[in-house]
Amino acid sequence: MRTFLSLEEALEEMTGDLQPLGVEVLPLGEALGRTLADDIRAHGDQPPFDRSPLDGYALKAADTSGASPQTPVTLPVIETVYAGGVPSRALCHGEAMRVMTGAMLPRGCDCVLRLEDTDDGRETVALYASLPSGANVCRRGEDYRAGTLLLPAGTRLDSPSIGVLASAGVFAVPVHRRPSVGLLVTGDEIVPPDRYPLPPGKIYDANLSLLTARLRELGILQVTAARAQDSPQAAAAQMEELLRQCDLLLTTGGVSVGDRDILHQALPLLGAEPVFWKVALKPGTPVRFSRFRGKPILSLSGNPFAAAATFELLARPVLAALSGESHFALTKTQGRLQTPFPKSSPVRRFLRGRYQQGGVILGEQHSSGALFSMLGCNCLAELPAGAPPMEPGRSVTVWLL
Ligand SMILES: Nc1nc2c(c(=O)[nH]1)N[C@H]1C(S)=C(S)[C@@H](COP(=O)(O)OP(=O)(O)OC[C@H]3O[C@@H](n4cnc5c(N)ncnc54)[C@H](O)[C@@H]3O)O[C@H]1N2
Ligand code: MOO
Repeated sequence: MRTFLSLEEALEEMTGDLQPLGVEVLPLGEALGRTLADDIRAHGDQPPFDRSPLDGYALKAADTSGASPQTPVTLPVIETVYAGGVPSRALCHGEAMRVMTGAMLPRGCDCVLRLEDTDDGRETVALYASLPSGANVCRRGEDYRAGTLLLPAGTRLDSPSIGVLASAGVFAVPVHRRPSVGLLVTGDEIVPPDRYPLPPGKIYDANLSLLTARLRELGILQVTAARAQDSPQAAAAQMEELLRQCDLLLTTGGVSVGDRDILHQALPLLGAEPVFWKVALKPGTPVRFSRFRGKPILSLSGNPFAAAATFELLARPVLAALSGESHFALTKTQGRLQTPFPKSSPVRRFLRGRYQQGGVILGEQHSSGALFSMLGCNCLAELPAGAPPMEPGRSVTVWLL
């Protein structure tokens, strides 16, 4: 098994030969946030017919010539067309058709006079204004034409995209499949947050809730989570069960060098293929990676901040590779520290921080077991291996969460 890989080597090992899970067709109502696997073109024109943008009268512009409040033009009204209705015939010279907003316009009309500029008559109508040809007509296809590329493959569907697709009568879309994730948090010391009082020696399990929530936040909704005691046999059985239904298995805890660091026994019991153990980064150094029948198993350190940080750095690229959706991987930028970091960094280090307007304010506590100071953080600030203590003003690589 390889050990002490760089982050980049670890990513290559994990994702190098990972195939995307493919495509599924989802009803539009379930597709928010998902990524289109194909171009979507309009089947028809939008709007599908010339329509009125106003409540008023469909007319021929020539018939309105000279109309004003002082010199109204009076025309016979041949019918009223409501939104959803169809005019019974074309409009002829010297005629008016009463139309409501959204109604189909009759052939032969080339303008619509708003109701307020008329006497709103039903048999005949007095027009108080004249209009040029084309005034107040909403043309068929003026939003988009049949064949228009509405959304290219690779688009993440937000609410306007969902609206545009619905407007085009698209009710199901091909999207990249998202991996389902199994999560096993391990440790004899952890108890669920609803256990009261907290027994001596125990702590509340933060990892299950944190990672499940983070996956949901990223749009991974199929998450099955469980807790395991420090028994290699029990953990192996639980992993096997989770692997039946997931595409990626995450575990936390039990990967260091202690007597009860049981993943080192549980993974061989499961029959998982060992790939690497330990990545040259802090926090979360003892992370371990295995495969079971081709499925990735990423075993993160139990320390909550280490689990959270290595989830971002290592699990997200795996999610990107499995889904074929690049947004799962983190984006990087440069930022200037606004607060100091008083220690030197023998290994490449990732610090929690808040990035805004080019500056990074580091969290107040950096221990990998401390979670509270992660509140409000939106990035990991990277210090390279061998970095001295950092003064404010130093430029660092920032991984945006
Ligand atoms: N002799 C050595 N000891 C340790 C080393 C080492 O190199 N030599 N590495 C340290 C580092 S670095 C880390 S990181 C941890 C990793 O330990 P494990 O991944 O085996 O995790 P655990 O021992 O199970 O837990 C570590 C810590 O986190 C707490 N924890 C675990 N699970 C949860 C949870 N779900 N919610 C909240 N807190 C959790 C656990 O109680 C421990 O305090 O090893 C060091 N040791
Ligand atoms: O690698 Mo550990 O998370 O630093 O304590």
